[in-house]
Amino acid sequence: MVSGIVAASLTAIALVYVLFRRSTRPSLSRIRGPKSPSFALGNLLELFQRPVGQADFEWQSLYGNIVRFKTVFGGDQLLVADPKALQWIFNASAYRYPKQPNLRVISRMINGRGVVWADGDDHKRQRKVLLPGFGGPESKAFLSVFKGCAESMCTKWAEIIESSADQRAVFNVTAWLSRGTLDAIGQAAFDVQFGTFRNDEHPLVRKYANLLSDIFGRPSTQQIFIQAASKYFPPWILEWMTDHGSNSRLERAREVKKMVTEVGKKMVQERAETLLEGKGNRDVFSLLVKANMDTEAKNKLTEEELLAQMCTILLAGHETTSNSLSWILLELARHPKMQSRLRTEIRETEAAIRARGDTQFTMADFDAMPFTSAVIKEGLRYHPVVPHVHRIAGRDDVLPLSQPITTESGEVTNEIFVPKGTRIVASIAAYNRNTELWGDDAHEFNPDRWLDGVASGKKPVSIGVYSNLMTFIGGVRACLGWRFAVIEIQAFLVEIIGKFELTMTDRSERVCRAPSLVMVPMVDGELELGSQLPLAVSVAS
Ligand code: HEM
Repeated sequence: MVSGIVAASLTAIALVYVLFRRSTRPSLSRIRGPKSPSFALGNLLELFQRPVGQADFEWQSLYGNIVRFKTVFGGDQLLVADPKALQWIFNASAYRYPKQPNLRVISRMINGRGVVWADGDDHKRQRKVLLPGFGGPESKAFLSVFKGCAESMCTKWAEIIESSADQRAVFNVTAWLSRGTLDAIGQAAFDVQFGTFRNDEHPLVRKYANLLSDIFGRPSTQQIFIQAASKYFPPWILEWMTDHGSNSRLERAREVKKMVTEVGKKMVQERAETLLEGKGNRDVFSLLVKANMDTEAKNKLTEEELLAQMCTILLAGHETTSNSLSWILLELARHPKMQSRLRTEIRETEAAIRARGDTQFTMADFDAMPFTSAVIKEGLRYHPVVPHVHRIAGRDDVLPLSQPITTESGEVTNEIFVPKGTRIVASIAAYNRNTELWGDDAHEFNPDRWLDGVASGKKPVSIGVYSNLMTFIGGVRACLGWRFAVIEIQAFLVEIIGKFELTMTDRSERVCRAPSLVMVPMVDGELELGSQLPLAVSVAS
């Protein structure tokens, strides 16, 4: 009873404080946005419980590329999809828009204090040691590894199809790709065989199955509220809660991190010994350990940081790629003519490779496959698996806009004032569908826009490391593995479409874009089963 009264009084004091601070600071109230259905939750359920991107697209069409929406207790937040504003936040301002402290706690929970968690100088130091492993030549060198992993997966598919009565099988493509890309990241990043498609699979493979859906899938109203309200707590309390709290999601996250850390400790030791013997592999982790040994003492990564990079690369490097591939394959199953056009290009290239006496694709072959490249770009534009990136204004600032917005008072403006502490959701989903950048049909899947359409032209504002998309963002925190991901997607796509025909099933007709840290496919009516993409697969003629 007494503790109840104390808790209620503290909550009341906190609320009064929040409302007082809000009334005495400059606000975002001139910016237009949706009405809030609830004081406690604002518009958060629209944004985080509906299929990914739906709220973003609706708001974008009603209010433009800068939208004010409500978060917990009537607070304001900004959804930003304007090219110049995004360029300002990610490219021009460097670390002046840091990550939100309460969300960094989640990053620490899954990956530890690695590069995704770090900010400012600490981030600069960590990223510098990681960079040598992710350059262009380093990523290209992994092509044969990716090809090998794709072949192993396709061999299994062929065996299953061959033994089925009607020479056709329905695969949960996402689950297969998740295993295939885990195999790929194991070999390319750590020189480890996870044995995913053999009988001796590494225990980590089972631990990773459905990991993101288990931890982040189908967020409940309570979870969305707690996550947003956690901004009122100091990070050390949140860290304590994620370290000691007992619920199945936290326990699952801790269990995987513990296992990866144990495997990683052994690996760091082995790599250091190999390097001291003057030998060394070319996998990302060996390059990282080497770069760290060569770095001056004050900038070296600690063992904890090295292990955190391992967790980061394992998770960031396989679920993002496997889900991006899943969405591309879904679109190809939805568009059979595009699928056969892609197959024709693959087969023609294979014939040219055979004619010159080779057996394997090279990077030059991929570069000479325009439709394949257009399909990948369109897939990454249409379905960016990281649909939102969260930041906070580190100081009072003015955001420049490339597309003017109309304020509540009817004024048209090319810039907006953003008070220090404003929380920002950069909507990659909405930027990638901006009709002024990608054409009036931006909400359709159309690879041709990259060949002769609007997307192939130069954009007025240059952002994003890849084809002016925001899928991998840009600037000081751009995705480190983007080249790695694109080459891996190419290798798997060419192998799969060259060999198999993918068609829709009743269940894949019900696939929706579900939030699960990254955007995963789930079947409407079967959400409790986690990420699924059930496509019918047969050997292509
Ligand atoms: C299609 C696949 C991928 C997509 C869409 C993607 C997207 C992203 C995005 C949007 C960020 C920025 C997140 C933020 O700052 O809040 C990011 C960061 C990062 N990504 Fe990727 N990623 C992909 C694949 C990969 C791969 C394959 C790797 C590693 C092998 C990787 C490693 C990283 C790392 C280490 C960071 C942190 C960079 C930093 O903070 O400096 N990613 N990625």
